[in-house]
Amino acid sequence: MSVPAPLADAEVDELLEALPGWERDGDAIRRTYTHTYHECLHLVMYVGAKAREIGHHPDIDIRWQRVTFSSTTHDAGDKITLKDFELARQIDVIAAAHGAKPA
Ligand SMILES: C[C@H](O)[C@H](O)[C@H]1CNC2=NC(N)=NC(=O)C2=N1
Repeated sequence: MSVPAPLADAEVDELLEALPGWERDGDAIRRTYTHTYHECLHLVMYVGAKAREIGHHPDIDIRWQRVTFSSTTHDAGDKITLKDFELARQIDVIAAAHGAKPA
């Protein structure tokens, strides 16, 4: 499996423009959703299945009625790559399908 190159800051900024709700957090991108606690757990399960499918896994912070997904590419030295944006887009699709709202 090829590892994409780390993105330049300007590239990250440009890609984030096209991904409302996601923000840069150091060498990761992250987004927080809100839903009932139970539905957040469902969302985590579906995102986990997608992560396994695409071979790219987010860090997940689960709290009452809030879940935060963040992604960096470990294979690229914990830098932001196109794989993180691919995962972010997939998370947005899953979150929308499950009625999760932007926090
Ligand atoms: C072999 C396996 O697919 C790789 O180690 C994947 C697993 N999931 C991953 N997830 C993330 N976030 N970064 C990676 O570099 C990564 N590598």
